[in-house]
Amino acid sequence: MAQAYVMEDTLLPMGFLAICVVAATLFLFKRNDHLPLQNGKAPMELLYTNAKARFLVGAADMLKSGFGKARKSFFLMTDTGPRYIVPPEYAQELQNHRNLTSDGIIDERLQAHIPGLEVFQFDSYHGKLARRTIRKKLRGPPLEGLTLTMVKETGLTIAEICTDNPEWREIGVRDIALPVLSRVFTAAFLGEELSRNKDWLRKFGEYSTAASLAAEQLRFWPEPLRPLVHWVLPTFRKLRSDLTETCNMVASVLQQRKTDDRGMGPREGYPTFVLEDWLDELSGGKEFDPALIHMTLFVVGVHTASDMLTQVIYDLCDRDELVNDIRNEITAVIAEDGELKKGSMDKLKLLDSVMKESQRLKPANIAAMGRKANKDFILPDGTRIFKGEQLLVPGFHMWDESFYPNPQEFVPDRFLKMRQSPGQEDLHQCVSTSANHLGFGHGVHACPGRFFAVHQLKITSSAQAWDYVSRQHVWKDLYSQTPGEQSALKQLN
Ligand code: HEM
Repeated sequence: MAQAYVMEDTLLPMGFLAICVVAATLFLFKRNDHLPLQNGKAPMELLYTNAKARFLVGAADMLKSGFGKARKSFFLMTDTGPRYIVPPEYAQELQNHRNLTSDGIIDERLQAHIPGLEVFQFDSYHGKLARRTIRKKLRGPPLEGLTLTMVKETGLTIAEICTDNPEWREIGVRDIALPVLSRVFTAAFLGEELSRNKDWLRKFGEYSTAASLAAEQLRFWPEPLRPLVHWVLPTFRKLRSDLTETCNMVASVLQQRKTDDRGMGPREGYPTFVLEDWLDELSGGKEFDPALIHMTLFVVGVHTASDMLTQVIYDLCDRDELVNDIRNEITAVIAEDGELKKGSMDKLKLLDSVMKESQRLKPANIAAMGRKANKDFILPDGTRIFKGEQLLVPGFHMWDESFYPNPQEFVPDRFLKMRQSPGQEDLHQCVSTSANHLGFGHGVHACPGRFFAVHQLKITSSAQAWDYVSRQHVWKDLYSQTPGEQSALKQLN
């Protein structure tokens, strides 16, 4: 009898031990199946902090050299963690792959679980509602209907920033791009009351700039420490209070709007989107915080768009003839339509091509299509990707001779000409994505905000639009060196 008890007593721990051994073997087997990290820790380095920093500085070379002659996937420690780097020729096959998702990508990169960075929560109920709303509503007729609002606000903002001072002055391109887009975004969603509110613009500018920098700063801390360390970093204290303050400002406009004209449609003469109505419609009756979702859209959209606008302006600099051609294109469209309005933007085909070319040469990121496996699967080169692992596709095709002749050259009408080939009209617009142009990503998770961004950027980057309302401003001698250098727009009244 006593022996039987001993048997039972030993069976349990032994069984547990056996399970542990099997689990450990499976785990080890899984780790061993990883490709080796191409840029791991240097001798004496305990953490990956330096490897991540080295990636930030040398990403282009690491991505290029990693494929080797075999052009196979490889494994790299990026600033956001380990990623499989997949040959660009797989982009088409992976674009709608059923075992890949974008869930968790933005949240993880931008540390959305940390208080103060909730605006980056794209996987929460709020975030999914935001994604759905952008995808379904921020394109087509609602966008077209807001053209005049955006044109007016752009003109007024530029007139304000540049003033009518007749003296030559230098104005940093970014000093214009960010305020203009913040104002136009605000005007489009919340109306002039907030878009003209200097306190809002300052607070929003401070919060949105600090939020992505803070997320980047936190990524360099070891993961287990991150939920603790932010409580003692002063940046995060300010972020939390700025987010509360900006959300309160948005909420008060929404409350006022609810009392004033909710359900009555856009206000005469100065319409805005009605995001809160769209959210109501798509939320299926569940509760949500409309102010936070507005902030999410603003923070994600304004900075990406202002990067692109800055680059487009750099590319227009020193190209007087091109600026002239764009002006002529806009003048012709205004002559035809009476003003820039519904449908006018589609007719700006040279400007569309210039923007796409600018993005081709200098996209926001050197690699795109960040995806996570929701199931194990095997890449065409035989690399096994395990559930939960992430991959990236470098945008090398954008600078590849076989897809773009003279790939290093800025050819303003490159895409305009491509659109003129039979059957190609819709394939090379600035909003079209492809495996050879990853400026907005590609496939089912391509940027859903691109229709709004391109519409808005066409307005703000068009030389004529800069001049459209104020009329006194003549942009002359647009000049610049390479991005990153002290560059400026010179303005002559
Ligand atoms: C010029 C401006 C912009 C650029 C260059 C840009 C670029 C991108 C890129 C490269 C992606 C990843 C796509 C992929 O992985 O395939 C993305 C995703 C996304 N973008 Fe944009 N974007 C811009 C503007 C906007 C705006 C204005 C909004 C919102 C109003 C927005 C909302 C989003 C969202 C929600 C996603 C995640 C989509 C998903 O994972 O399903 N973007 N964007």
